[in-house]
This record gives sequence, structure tokens and C-alpha cells, in this order.
Amino acid sequence: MPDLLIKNAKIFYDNYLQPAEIVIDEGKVIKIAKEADVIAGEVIDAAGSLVLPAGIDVHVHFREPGLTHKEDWYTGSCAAAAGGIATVVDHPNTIPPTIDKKSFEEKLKLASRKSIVDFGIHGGVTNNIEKLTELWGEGVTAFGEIFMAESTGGLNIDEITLEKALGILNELGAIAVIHAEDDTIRLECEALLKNDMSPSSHSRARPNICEATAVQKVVDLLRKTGARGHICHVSAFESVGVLGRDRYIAREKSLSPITCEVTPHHLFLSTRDWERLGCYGKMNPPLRDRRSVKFLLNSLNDGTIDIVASDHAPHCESEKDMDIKTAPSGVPGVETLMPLMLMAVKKNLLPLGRMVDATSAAPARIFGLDRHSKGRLKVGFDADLIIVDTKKVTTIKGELLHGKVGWTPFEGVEAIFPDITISRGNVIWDGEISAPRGRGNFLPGTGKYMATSGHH
Ligand SMILES: NC(=O)N[C@@H](CC(=O)O)C(=O)O
Ligand SMILES: [Zn+2]
Ligand SMILES: [Zn+2]
Repeated sequence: MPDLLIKNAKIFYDNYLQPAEIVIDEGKVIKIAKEADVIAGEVIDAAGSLVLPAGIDVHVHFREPGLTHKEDWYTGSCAAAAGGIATVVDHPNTIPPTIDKKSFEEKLKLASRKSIVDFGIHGGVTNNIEKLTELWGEGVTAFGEIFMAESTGGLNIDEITLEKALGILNELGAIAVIHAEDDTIRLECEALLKNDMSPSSHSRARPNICEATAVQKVVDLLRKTGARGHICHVSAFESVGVLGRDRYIAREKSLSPITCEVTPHHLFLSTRDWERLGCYGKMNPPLRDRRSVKFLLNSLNDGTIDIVASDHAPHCESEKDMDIKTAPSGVPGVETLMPLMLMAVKKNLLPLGRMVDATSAAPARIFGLDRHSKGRLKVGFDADLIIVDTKKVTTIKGELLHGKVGWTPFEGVEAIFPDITISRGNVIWDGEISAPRGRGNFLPGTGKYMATSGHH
């Protein structure tokens, strides 16, 4: 008898919403049919709600080890589950940073003990060029974010180191995940604004051209070295222009595309929100004006932007409640990503199919998580699913979220939260967290398999 039957579901299949029943056994989807005609150990009646692939958030900062007053693997993964995300990839700017075998093993142990969702771990790139191969063999998902400019953690590197690292990543066949901002432009602008204490000065300290210049530089370096690249959190319309041009050339030359992501805060907030948010609106890259915001949404629609990722970067209120120069950069977002995207679909800002691809199938494909059967509602794939009643529009409240910091830049914004999140056939969220600590599995990157299978 299979473990679970979801009946009265509506699924998005063949570009249509269709009624379906989904049969799950041993964590996998084993049958999808109009009428499954089986008796299962357990039955969930979706009562006509949508059943979609759970989200995959490839950009979170879960802050452990070292910064657990902001977040840890348990609270971060609970926030993910409550927001409809069943897989995350963590970034390296923890304390210690994830830059060698030892720090990687430490993070892996903590995450394995505490995470309730499946996870990958990215390796960091600093002056650890000689450690990249060992990190790859340990099973990091990819390398990054590689900081071209200062951001939380101070892991930024210069262009010479970046080029060297990209050469090695090309040999490994690993993806370079880039935080693209130009540090020279940042320093120049910051110097000019050193007496400007208005929160909105942060957007001018890191203007559009600061990002676009770095995007152009790293595109050139990726093409020169041959390394595969993914650009984090693009925010300026000029950057998307640079990437669109490269994509066109890449297609003509049959090169692998450089992929990119956008965050919900760059899609749904703008420089207008400085007034409401004050220093809580400080993040890198910063809030942009309406022109970029519109362009980002169009580019997500037409596929120039591949995926949505949260850049979940929590800081405590006591840390944010400082002057704009002292406050740390970053906002929480893992729990609100899917609810905001579902709301965007309801408002006709984006077709459902595009939203589903950008939050599940595409991140899985780009980061090789599809080899772990992630990212699709499909027979043979992991039963990582959400059940959503799209009629249930609520407003986001920081105090109801499950991360540690208790605030959100989206306070009062309309959203659609999932009723149920299922990970490998287990209900991990149904209005409360229903998963034991440490049930989440590590999803090793391809370097691990190459190391164990003995060829390179
Ligand atoms: N986005 C941010 O402003 N901050 C991130 C780091 C980063 O992604 O740059 C953080 O870890 O706090
Ligand atoms: Zn970043
Ligand atoms: Zn980040």
C-alpha cells in the first residue's frame, strides 16, 4: 500500500490547471492521474486547492555557525517550510566562513542535526584558491556567493583573485555564483556621500552603474576563463541588459548561458520604500527606482532572469536600528518568497507556469539538484509539494514568521501562504511545524560523486 494519496488536487500540467490525484510512496511521487484508484496509508483531501512543486531557494544565509543570534539551521529551515520551500542552498559568509574542508564539515554537521528541509551548501572563495578542489570534493553545490564588493562578512576579493578562481572552477566544472558590484565605484560613491545620513543614500552609494559595471566585468571573465556563472540578486535594469546581450551571443556560439536570479525585495520594493523602512531597507545591492523594478518583472517574465531566490539575510532589530552607515545590509525573505510570488500570479504580474519554473524546476536544473530528483511534480521525483488555496490572501506580519528576527520588509503586504508543505512525502508544515530537527538531507554537489567514482 502506498504511503500517501493527495486527492481533489488541482495541478499545473501541460500548461493547464487540471484535476488530479497524486500517489506518494517512500518519499517519491509514484503516480499522477485523474483517478489514481489506490488505497493509501494516509489521505490528504486538497479540496480543490493547487498542488505545486515546493520552492527551491538557492540563496539563503542561515547564519550558523557563528551568527546564531540572527538565525540558525532550525529556525531558518522552519521559516522555509512555513513559506513553502523544501530545499535551500546556504551561502558561505558565516563565522567561520565556509572556505575549506574543516569549516565545510562543521557547517554540514550543524545543518544535518538541525535542518528540517533538504539543503545544499556553497563553498566560499577568498584567498583559499588552493582549497577549492577539496571543497568541491566535499560536495559543495557551487562556489559563492563570490563577493566582488564589500557586503556582510567582508569576503570580497579583487579581480586578479577572481580570475584565478574562475580558472580553477572551469577545470572543476563548478558554477561560480557572483555577487556583482564594483568595489571601486562603491568606495568613490561612499566617499562622496560620507556626510549624508539619510537611509536612501545607500541606494546612491551603490548606484545602478556600480552593479552593471561588475556584471560586465564578470561576464568578460567568465567568457575568458570558460567557467560557468550565475549572477546573484540582479537589481539594476542595465545589468539585465548586459546579461541579455551575453545570452544572445552565447546562443549564437552555443556557449552555456550565464544564469541569474532576482529577489522578491528587488521585484516588489523600490526606492519609494526607504521612507517606510528606514535602515531596515538597507541591503546589497540596494533598493532601485521604478524603472528597474518594472524591467526586472518584465525580464523574469521573458526568461532573461532565470530564477527567484530570497537572499534571506536576517539581522536583528537591535542591529538594524542604527544610523544608515552602521546598520548591516540584508533583509530576511525565505518565508515570504513563495507567498509573494503566488500573489504576483494572482495579480496577473506573471503567469503561473513561469512562477513555478522560476521557483522550482529552473533552480534545480541550474544547480544540479535535479539529479537528486528535486524541482518537479513528476513521477519518480521527490514528493516536495505545497498545497495552496489561492483564494486565501493574507497580509504578511513579521511577528507571525518563523525566523529568528521577527521583522520583515514586507510588513502589511498581501501574500498567499501555503496551507501545507510536504518534503519527501512528509507533511512538515500544516499551520504549524510538524517535522523533527535534522530530518533534512544534505544534497551533495557533483564534485562529490566524481571524487567517489574516481574519475574527474
Ligand atoms: N544582501 C545583503 O545585503 N547581505 C547579505 C550578503 C549578501 O548577499 O551580499 C548578508 O549575508 O547579510
Ligand atoms: Zn550578495
Ligand atoms: Zn546573499
